[in-house]
Amino acid sequence: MLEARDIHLAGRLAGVSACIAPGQLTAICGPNGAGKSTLLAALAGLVAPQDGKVLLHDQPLAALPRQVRARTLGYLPQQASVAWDLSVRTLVALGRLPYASGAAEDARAVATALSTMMLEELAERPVSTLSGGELARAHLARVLAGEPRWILADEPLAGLDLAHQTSLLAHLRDLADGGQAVVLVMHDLAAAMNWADRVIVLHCGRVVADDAPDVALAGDVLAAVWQVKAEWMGQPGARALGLRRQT
Ligand SMILES: Nc1ncnc2c1ncn2[C@@H]1O[C@H](COP(=O)(O)OP(=O)(O)OP(=O)(O)O)[C@@H](O)[C@H]1O
Repeated sequence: MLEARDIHLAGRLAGVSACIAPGQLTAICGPNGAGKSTLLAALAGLVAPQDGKVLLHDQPLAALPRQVRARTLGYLPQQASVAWDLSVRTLVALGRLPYASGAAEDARAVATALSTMMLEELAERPVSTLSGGELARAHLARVLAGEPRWILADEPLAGLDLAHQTSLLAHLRDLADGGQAVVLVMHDLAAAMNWADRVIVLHCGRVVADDAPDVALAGDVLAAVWQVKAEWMGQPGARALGLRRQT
């Protein structure tokens, strides 16, 4: 279990507790500035709370050796950047840095990640020549190449077209079904409703809902948190959000 226990960070998180379980796809949703990215970074051990704890299997995350943490937790930041004009393959191979598993094993993991993100044809291209969505897929492939047990991704769907969004969600869903933990910060509430096992809703640095998607994203929560009048339409697994015009 990966757990945030009553974590505080001035102006960002005001006593947030959340348990992330393996074998689940967890969505973190909320309006702009609600604290989603801060919570995700804290769960990845990259932001230290001023108060409270982040625990992995009941051990403080901060006490884990960096290399073990890097192998265990795969983190995709909201605005990933690349300092050098690497090829896509080299960028993805950076995901293998925490390992010393040998060239063949690294090459296999990189090839799998490139294939999963449908990047094989772009593998030798410099990243400076990629479109925004292609670059987003390359960054995610870097995380997947590390084969982390816990995947923490901040808005991985941003910039992806519908086909790539759907195939990425299906892949992450498969990883969760296979026992990995997948945590996604998402603004697309319909995607969260249709793909997540569980949704944590943050508002003003607090958890206001933490439940199955149809409960956590019920109409009254949407009204209270997002200030929208909306209702869910369609069948489970294919829900769409109908927004009513505000008058
Ligand atoms: N490094 C920082 N120092 C101080 N305040 C910060 C810092 N980063 C974020 N904040 C503030 O903390 C609050 C939460 O930010 P955070 O990025 O976690 O929100 P978010 O829910 O991910 O938002 P968005 O949907 O816009 O990406 C915001 O008010 C933001 O301005």
